[in-house]
Amino acid sequence: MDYLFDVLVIGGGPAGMAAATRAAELGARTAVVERSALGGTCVNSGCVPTRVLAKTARLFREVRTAYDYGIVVAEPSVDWDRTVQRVRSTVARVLEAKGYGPTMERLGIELIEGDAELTGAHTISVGGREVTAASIILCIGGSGRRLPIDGAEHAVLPHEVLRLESLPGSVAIIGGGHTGAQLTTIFDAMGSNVLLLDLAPRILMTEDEDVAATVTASFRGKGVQVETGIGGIDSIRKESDGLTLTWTRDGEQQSLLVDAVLMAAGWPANLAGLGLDAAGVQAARSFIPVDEYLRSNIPHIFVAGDANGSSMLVQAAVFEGETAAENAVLGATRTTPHHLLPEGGFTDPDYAGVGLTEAKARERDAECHAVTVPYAAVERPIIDDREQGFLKLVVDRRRELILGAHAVGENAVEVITAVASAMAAGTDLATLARVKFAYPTYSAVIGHAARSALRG
Ligand SMILES: Cc1cc2nc3c(=O)[nH]c(=O)nc-3n(C[C@H](O)[C@H](O)[C@H](O)COP(=O)(O)OP(=O)(O)OC[C@H]3O[C@@H](n4cnc5c(N)ncnc54)[C@H](O)[C@@H]3O)c2cc1C
Ligand SMILES: NC(=O)c1ccc[n+]([C@@H]2O[C@H](COP(=O)([O-])OP(=O)(O)OC[C@H]3O[C@@H](n4cnc5c(N)ncnc54)[C@H](O)[C@@H]3O)[C@@H](O)[C@H]2O)c1
Repeated sequence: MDYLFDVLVIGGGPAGMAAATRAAELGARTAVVERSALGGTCVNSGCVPTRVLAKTARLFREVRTAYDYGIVVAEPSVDWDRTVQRVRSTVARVLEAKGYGPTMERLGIELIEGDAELTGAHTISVGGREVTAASIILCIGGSGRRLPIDGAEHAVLPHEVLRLESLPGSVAIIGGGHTGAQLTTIFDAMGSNVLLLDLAPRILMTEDEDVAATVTASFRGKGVQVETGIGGIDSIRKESDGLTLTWTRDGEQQSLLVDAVLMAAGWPANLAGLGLDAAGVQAARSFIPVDEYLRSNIPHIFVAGDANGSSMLVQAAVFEGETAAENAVLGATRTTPHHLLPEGGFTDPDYAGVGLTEAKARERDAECHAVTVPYAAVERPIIDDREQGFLKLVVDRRRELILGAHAVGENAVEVITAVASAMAAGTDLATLARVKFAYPTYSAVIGHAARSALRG
């Protein structure tokens, strides 16, 4: 059959734009369908806005401590409209720097604006138009989950934070994953009273336990009420002066009146109205399973990025998008394993990790080693008054291989990305211990940790 396109990408976020670019570079006639804005969640409502708000939180902290350095400033307060304006202008600058328009023009990628619905295994309908393609790559991303509770409609989802009319004096955040933890720092720093609730026994369940414990202790030290291991969220009731949130803890109901409730309780794929049945694509409850070549159960329909549920990070989405495009155009032979995927969050303090956590490494071999170097033992954090935190290196029993690295503290994400580079290059522990780190830097903690792990 003669298809209109060789590759049709649904969704113009990080996965979709990477997929379309790679497919077109390989000579495929390529189109991207996007119903909202190119850049997807990441640029428009996720990573970029959150990172700008994290910087806002950081500035608050810096201004509050300015007098320690002899700088006299007034007590800071928030002009929320201006904060929102700043986020929006930064998003616009990032989009410009990404240059999607010129790239698409150069590579001849067609942009189809609208909501795509699969109407067959090779066909979609968008804005009344029928479009056919030999291969389809679903890069549809996900959205914040609204819990099925009474009054859930009163809660604000992560992508709606900028729609708040003013900074809430008090806020309850449901879910202490990456999103909830970052929102906690943002609102706490700007002066809101924050209650953070999670069903799980601790926040940041995917992070190393010591890292999560340090972030939790820091939150509590700032006055955030952190409640983990709760029984469930029961309801949200609108009052004349706010919202009453009710939850269960140890079998007893508790409630609190707050100005806003933020729900960061999961990120299911955007499956509603996608027409998966018409194409014969099988989905799990909140994502579309794929094989190692990123194929759904229909071999010419690939799924990349958040929607396949494997790793909801931009750095994964981009590699998956490119791999799916290569498999679609050249034949399904390429895989993109994620065992070396650095990730982290911009809380106060920041946290990050790569590779196996200490607990996971010990499950595989109880004789592996973990060394922890406190930031307080390194000059740069002392100079910057940022001694809180540590780097933990997890190495094999022979002290040769680096199995994982986990950090909490200033610049943790950059520190861990540096360790990830060493791991990706296959650097052994002895070589890492001999690397010369510039002085005075945060990454110098890597050298300390490597030498310490080598000594045992
Ligand atoms: C608050 C927040 C902060 C985050 N911070 C980070 C971070 O710091 N670092 C990090 O690595 N990750 C972060 N993430 C995760 C990151 O945003 C995602 O992993 C990433 O955006 C996934 O890319 P994607 O292309 O799979 O999906 P998305 O970016 O969600 O893009 C999907 C696109 O598909 C479009 N679409 C969906 N269905 C259809 C349809 N039927 N027809 C047409 N178009 C459709 C959508 O409009 C959207 O533009 C954050 C997420 C959130 C919510
Ligand atoms: N900095 C980053 O890299 C970053 C930032 C934000 C999001 N993300 C990605 O986006 C995805 C979504 O993140 P997220 O934090 O929104 O979701 P998540 O699924 O990672 O975390 C949701 C949290 O909500 C809790 N939860 C679920 N139901 C609950 C309930 N009924 N009551 C109380 N707590 C409940 C869960 O136990 C969990 O801790 C993640 O996979 C993450 O990788 C990454």
